[in-house]
Amino acid sequence: MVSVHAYEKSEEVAHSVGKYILEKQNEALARGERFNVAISGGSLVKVLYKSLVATPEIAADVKWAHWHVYFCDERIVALEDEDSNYGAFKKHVLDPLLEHQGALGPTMYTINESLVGLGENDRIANEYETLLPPQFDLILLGCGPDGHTCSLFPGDAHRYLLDEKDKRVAWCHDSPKPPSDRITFTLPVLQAARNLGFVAEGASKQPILKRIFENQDLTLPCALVNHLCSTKVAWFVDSSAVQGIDVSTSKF
Ligand SMILES: O=C(O)[C@H](O)[C@@H](O)[C@H](O)[C@H](O)COP(=O)(O)O
Repeated sequence: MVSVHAYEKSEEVAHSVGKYILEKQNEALARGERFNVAISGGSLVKVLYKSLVATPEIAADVKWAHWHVYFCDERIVALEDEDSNYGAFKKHVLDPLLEHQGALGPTMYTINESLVGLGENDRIANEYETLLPPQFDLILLGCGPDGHTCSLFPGDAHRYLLDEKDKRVAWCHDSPKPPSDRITFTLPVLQAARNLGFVAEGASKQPILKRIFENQDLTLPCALVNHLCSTKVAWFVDSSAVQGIDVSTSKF
């Protein structure tokens, strides 16, 4: 069964996500030296700042030096471009971390920037795939208003991404959410992960969460992840995102 954690306020969501990440970090470090974690772009990076950097009792227990951080999806742009997911994570988490705590940062895995703009998008995806560990300890996901997660979009035009069974990282072209060229984890990577955490906040997410949780519309990538990964999946939401929705998850 998928678990859903709903809170009144955004601060409570961030706090709960932070505790969840620490739990998965500690489980991973009890098994070995590394915490292999993958993150998404969008609003998630600000939640990560709030929980992992700006909340002292959580920040104190983050063992950054053991973190190996990958991107569930990345826009094919230069790393300093404002659309880069790495760039957003650097701005919102890595830079403040260094500035405020002087902490030793995580090991970061970025796309090969030297290939950007050269028409080598498949190669960027293939090279990124070679960096991935066999299994992630935790993958942190967002949920788009159309039900996409990572850069796995619903609809026939992007079916090739959901159908991908061999490649672990694929080139997403003609993304409905700009910029148009991206790389994305495919479903086999999500299915192999030990834990998957979704974060979705705000009233704008309510209509899609209704389709995901009440209609279990499996044409939506987020619903498909619930269906395929079930007990490994936890959702962190605020009350406006799930207003009027039955989030009982026994069906997943
Ligand atoms: O790089 C991206 O575009 C993301 O990884 C994408 O999958 C994101 O997580 C969702 O679009 C939700 O984004 P918001 O949380 O900003 O709505």
